[in-house]
Amino acid sequence: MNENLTSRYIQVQGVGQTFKTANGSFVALEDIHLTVAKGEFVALIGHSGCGKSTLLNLIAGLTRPTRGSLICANREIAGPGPQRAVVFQNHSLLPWLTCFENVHLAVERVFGAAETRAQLKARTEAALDLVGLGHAAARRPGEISGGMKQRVGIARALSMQPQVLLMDEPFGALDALTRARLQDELLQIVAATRSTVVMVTHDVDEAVLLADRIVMMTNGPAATIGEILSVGLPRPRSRVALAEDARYLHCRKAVIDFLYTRQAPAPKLAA
Ligand SMILES: Nc1ncnc2c1ncn2[C@@H]1O[C@H](COP(=O)(O)OP(=O)(O)OP(=O)(O)O)[C@@H](O)[C@H]1O
Repeated sequence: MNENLTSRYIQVQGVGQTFKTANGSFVALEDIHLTVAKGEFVALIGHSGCGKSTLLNLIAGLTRPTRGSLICANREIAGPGPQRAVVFQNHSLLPWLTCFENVHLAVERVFGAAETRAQLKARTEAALDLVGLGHAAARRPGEISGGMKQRVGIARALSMQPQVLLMDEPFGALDALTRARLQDELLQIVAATRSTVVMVTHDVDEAVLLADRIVMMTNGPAATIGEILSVGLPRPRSRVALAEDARYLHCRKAVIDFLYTRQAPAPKLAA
């Protein structure tokens, strides 16, 4: 792969997104420029409603920009595809299928035409093993915990062997301990698979722990990238060791300053 393709794997060039609403046009994003290298982990952070999901959906190809262009691996992003798998906050599993079947569905869609049934089964099992859920393959979503459901969602995304993993607050609905455990698992999985990841989060500690760079977005309307912080902490990262690491605390403070001083959320109106 040539140098340009590696360092400029995802390119968001002058992207804007305007929505038509009952009250007229709403400019959600304006003039977004972002380049993500292959194998890089980028976190998108910003206040609620600033446009993080809108940007992620554009990279996923689920929506098209009103202005500008998005490129992945030298090709324009013209729609969703298995190269860019998405993990949503609410896992979006099919409740009537087992964990195995939920993952297998994705595997079949991507590799079904080229591989044998045994190969598809092996891929599905490998993905569930990767997230530590081999033992729960026969259970349905209603029979497992929220953290396990989220892991099935991650297994389903990884089973497609995507070039890019797009995650929209994947741990947002989980309790703090489960969330920490899944963050640690994700660190290991990403190190093993060398995935390129773009993750939306509200959580400053999550962003600093996981990301190579933190993209901080200004408040909307017409949100844009306010600042990009290079985290620069060596990997593998351990949350326990980082808790007292001066570089970690420095990054954390930089993001908090941005969010609560320079992009302070609008004060709530009195009822
Ligand atoms: N389809 C749509 N039509 C109209 N407005 C939309 C649409 N999608 C998003 N918006 C608006 O665009 C803005 C950005 O929304 P988006 O969901 O991307 O924000 P976010 O930063 O992901 O928020 P949160 O952190 O709360 O999930 C919001 O003001 C939202 O109301």
